[in-house]
Amino acid sequence: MSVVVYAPASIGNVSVGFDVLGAAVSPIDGTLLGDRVRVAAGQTSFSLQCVGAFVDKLPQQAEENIVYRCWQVFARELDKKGIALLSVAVTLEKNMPIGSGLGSSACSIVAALDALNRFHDQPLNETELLALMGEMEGEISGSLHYDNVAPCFLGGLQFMVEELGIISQKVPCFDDWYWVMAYPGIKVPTAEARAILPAQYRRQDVIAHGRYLGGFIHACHSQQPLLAAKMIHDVVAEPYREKLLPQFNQARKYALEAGAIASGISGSGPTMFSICTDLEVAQRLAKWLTVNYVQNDEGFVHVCQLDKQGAKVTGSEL
Ligand SMILES: Nc1ncnc2c1ncn2[C@@H]1O[C@H](COP(=O)(O)OP(=O)(O)O)[C@@H](O)[C@H]1O
Ligand SMILES: N[C@@H](CCOP(=O)(O)O)C(=O)O
Repeated sequence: MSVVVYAPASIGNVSVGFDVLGAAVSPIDGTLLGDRVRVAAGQTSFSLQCVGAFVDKLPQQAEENIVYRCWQVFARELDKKGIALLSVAVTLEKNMPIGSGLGSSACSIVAALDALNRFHDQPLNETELLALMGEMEGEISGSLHYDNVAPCFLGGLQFMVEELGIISQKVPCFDDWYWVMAYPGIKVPTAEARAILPAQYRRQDVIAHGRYLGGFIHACHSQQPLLAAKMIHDVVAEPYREKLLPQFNQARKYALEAGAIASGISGSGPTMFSICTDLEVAQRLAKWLTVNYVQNDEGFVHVCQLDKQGAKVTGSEL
């Protein structure tokens, strides 16, 4: 018996909700923009094999791969419940560039923990699993934030409520939005992009942040797409991070002039997202970004839609 789980790319923050809002996305052409993890019965308690386009960018030692830590914390939780841990042979298909702003580590974490849980007949419930995913993301980035793992696992646009035993809840979004995701091919480590943020903010920024985030969530619930798009402003991270992203300002200016209704940094960058309501505009913009924002042959641009499903089983073999 074996199981393969696919976990999609995600946009941390969606500009307007630093650490509390995230969206899962998948390319409209069917490309798998996410990692896959296969868990099968093993000869030893744990073994890890890595394959995929970005396998060379992973740490050399299996013990430094976040998938190994996922197995350790999963074992810890089973031990607490008095449930036997099975021997597993794990394969990670690393399709996501690291330090890209596309939630690459979240993809590995979510696919690994979901696959381990399914292989053991789901001993952990959704909230227990999501809490572990957040713990793993916190180890990598230096502080706990769920805005990648929650949408990656649960799908759609997710808001981190973190109250009443609930970690995250889905926010209604707009089905006709195309999300143009442009990854230039350079690396921005999340931990470093967090370290440059100020420890304190001015009152006017706090007020603006409240208005934008509250306005965005209100516009989503009342289904006012243009108002929602107007609220997509980042006063918390973007002013400090844009210097890490060559050509970001110029590319965003172009995107808005070309017809995108909003644009911003995906996660901690360097990926840029742009929202379009017209597929032709999205495709034209994607072409321009491929020539003008992508910096090397590791970069790419995809026209995406919200991935409403999140993590999913794709079969038993990779
Ligand atoms: N399976 C994995 N996938 C991605 N990164 C991993 C994995 N295992 C360990 N890492 C390490 O975690 C860090 C992830 O960096 P980060 O900037 O948070 O990436 P991202 O923002 O793309 O998730 C890197 O230092 C990387 O070497
Ligand atoms: N809220 C986080 C999101 C980081 O996303 P990543 O894809 O860059 O890991 C932040 O902005 O630091």
